[in-house]
Amino acid sequence: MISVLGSGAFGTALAVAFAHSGTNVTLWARSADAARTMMDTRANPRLPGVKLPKTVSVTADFADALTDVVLLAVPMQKLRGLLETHPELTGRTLIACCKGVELGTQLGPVAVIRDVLPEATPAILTGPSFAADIARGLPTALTLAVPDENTGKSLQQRLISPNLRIYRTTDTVGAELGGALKNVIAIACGIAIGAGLGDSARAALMTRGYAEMKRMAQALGAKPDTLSGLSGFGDLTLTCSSDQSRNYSFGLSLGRGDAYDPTVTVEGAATARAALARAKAMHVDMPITQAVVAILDGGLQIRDAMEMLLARPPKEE
Ligand SMILES: NC(=O)C1=CN([C@@H]2O[C@H](COP(=O)(O)OP(=O)(O)OC[C@H]3O[C@@H](n4cnc5c(N)ncnc54)[C@H](O)[C@@H]3O)[C@@H](O)[C@H]2O)C=CC1
Ligand SMILES: O=C(CO)COP(=O)(O)O
Repeated sequence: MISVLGSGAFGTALAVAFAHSGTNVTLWARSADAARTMMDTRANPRLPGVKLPKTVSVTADFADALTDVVLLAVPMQKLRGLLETHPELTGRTLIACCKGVELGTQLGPVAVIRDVLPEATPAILTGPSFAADIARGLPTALTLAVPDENTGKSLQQRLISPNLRIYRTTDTVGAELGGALKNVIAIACGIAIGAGLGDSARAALMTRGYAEMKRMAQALGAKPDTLSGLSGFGDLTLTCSSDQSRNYSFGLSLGRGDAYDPTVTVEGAATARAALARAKAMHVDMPITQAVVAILDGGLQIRDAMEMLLARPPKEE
């Protein structure tokens, strides 16, 4: 039995994948109406065409939803609030499924769990995976980062399912930074394509974006190999090149000068600001993240941002 808190696209997709491997799943929705509708229709409008297996039970009753292993599938900026309002989560294994850096504290999801519930066992599940792909049973590989190796091994066994291959690491810092920072670079790539700057510009942004992701991760003590794995390079590749990505699509709209639905979860916008604040405090150079923040804040035009990046002093790669 596994609990998933947050019945959005990703939480529901994970619930479906675990259920298909024979696990009973309780999916918690914060709205009683949403839980009832999902139970009645066996569907979630965020995942069109996906049927909930019988072994997924949706509830808005928090106490009913809890098991020893709990996946947290809410947006990054909502994670702390969820943990603070539910102290009964303490003592359990809490696996963050969100990708981002918290505004205000500049902490990633594992650090936020430690901060609010120090008695819990924190972990993070991250990597290249669109909810729609997971829910349809398409092959996907993820990284599970757990500080204690033996706990990681047993969780890995528990979560692995036929189409969901799960790799393991103890480097939670690298895993959470890879997943968080790639969204910022995906916004930059979307902006470049939307503004008509071309595929070569996108390749340059992905590569130099990857360099700044690694710089930041290293400064925070991550293992360089983690960033070259699924949570960093893998997810960067997926998110910067697919219209399925909300971060990339948000960037596309910015680049084209179109409006974007503000209710859609776009983790990279807040994360760009939080990561830049942390980078400045640590004297880490993150020019692409800086340009994204300046564009989001309205202080920089897109062409000027590209010119600014191109006019940086020549350096060794
Ligand atoms: N959708 C995707 O393909 C993937 C999403 N993720 C990550 O999963 C996280 C969640 O994203 P999605 O499920 O896609 O977003 P979503 O927008 O589809 O769903 C978010 C869910 O969180 C719930 N929620 C919001 N605030 C809450 C609160 N205070 N307490 C409880 N529940 C709350 C909402 O009601 C909604 O059900 C994000 O960090 C995202 O980066 C990771 C991999 C893939
Ligand atoms: O994290 C994701 C894919 O790995 C989902 O990306 P978006 O949040 O940009 O849709």
